[in-house]
Amino acid sequence: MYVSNFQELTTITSFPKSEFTRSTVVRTGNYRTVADSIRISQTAWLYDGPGIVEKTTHRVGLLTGLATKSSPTFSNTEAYQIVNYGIGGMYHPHHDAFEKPLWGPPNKNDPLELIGTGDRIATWMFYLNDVKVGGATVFPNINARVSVKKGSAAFWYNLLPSGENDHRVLHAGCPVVIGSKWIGNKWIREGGQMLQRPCELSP
Ligand SMILES: O=C(O)CCC(=O)C(=O)O
Ligand SMILES: [Fe+2]
Repeated sequence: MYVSNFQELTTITSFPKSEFTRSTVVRTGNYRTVADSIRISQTAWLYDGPGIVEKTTHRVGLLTGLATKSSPTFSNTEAYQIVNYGIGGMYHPHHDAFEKPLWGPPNKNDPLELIGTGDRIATWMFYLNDVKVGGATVFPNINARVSVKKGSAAFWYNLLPSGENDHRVLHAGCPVVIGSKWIGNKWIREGGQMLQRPCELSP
């Protein structure tokens, strides 16, 4: 799904520089997050709170039909991950889902706080600015490409209805050639979607 005219969050490219740190990736196996040359960018987190951010998340819920509400004890989505790529910044082909079973044994030290919230069932990705050259998002397994356009968004499911990883949505952020690129990722978790998108035995 491609959505345009979604300007609300585009103002947040003025986020304080001090909040950004080098982006990390999640290591399958121990689920620790580490810096890696497959992802060159800076990251900051924007938490849902009253006002524009919460309204935007509500709208994401209306458009996707998925539960996006957060409460102090349970969250259907992660905070917005604001990502900034400079020239040459990119993200190699990867999956957003962790491939971690939803109903695994409890682990209070789980660094990804997956217990109760599940895997990343879907990705909502805002394009917060225009990039002069480069920076498209590509899906090599399905020959799809989404070009960057300020105020637009891309949405896709990472998991099949069975809960398994959907390998069709392998994707990458192409290198920025001229300019810089700002995106806002909203990862929607699997746990609260049992009525919105019930799981099925077959994919
Ligand atoms: O920058 C992009 O176009 C893709 C970003 C992405 O896939 C991610 O942050 O997980
Ligand atoms: Fe991704």
